[in-house]
Amino acid sequence: MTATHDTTADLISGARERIDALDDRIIGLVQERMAVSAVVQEARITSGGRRVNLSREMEILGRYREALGRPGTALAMTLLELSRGKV
Ligand SMILES: O=C(O)C(=O)C[C@]1(C(=O)O)C=C[C@@H](O)C=C1
Repeated sequence: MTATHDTTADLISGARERIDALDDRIIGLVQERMAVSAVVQEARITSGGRRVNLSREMEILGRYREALGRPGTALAMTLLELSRGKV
């Protein structure tokens, strides 16, 4: 392998290590979000409410769409499904 190839391979493997570390953090944050969401849902259900609060979900979808565009909406829908199950 030439020096250029070594540099490219090193760059890619270094960047992939960073991606793996970021993905670990993202997964941890998603799990933390699920746990916090469960606290809110349980409190609402215990006090006679419903698991789902659609107006709050609309706020969340809007926030992700504003920050990330259309795929942000899909991401928020996945996060909501992970947090409260399928509706
Ligand atoms: O914010 C709430 O009221 C929640 O119950 C949390 C949460 C969420 O995971 O963001 C989950 C279910 C609701 O439908 C809306 C939002």
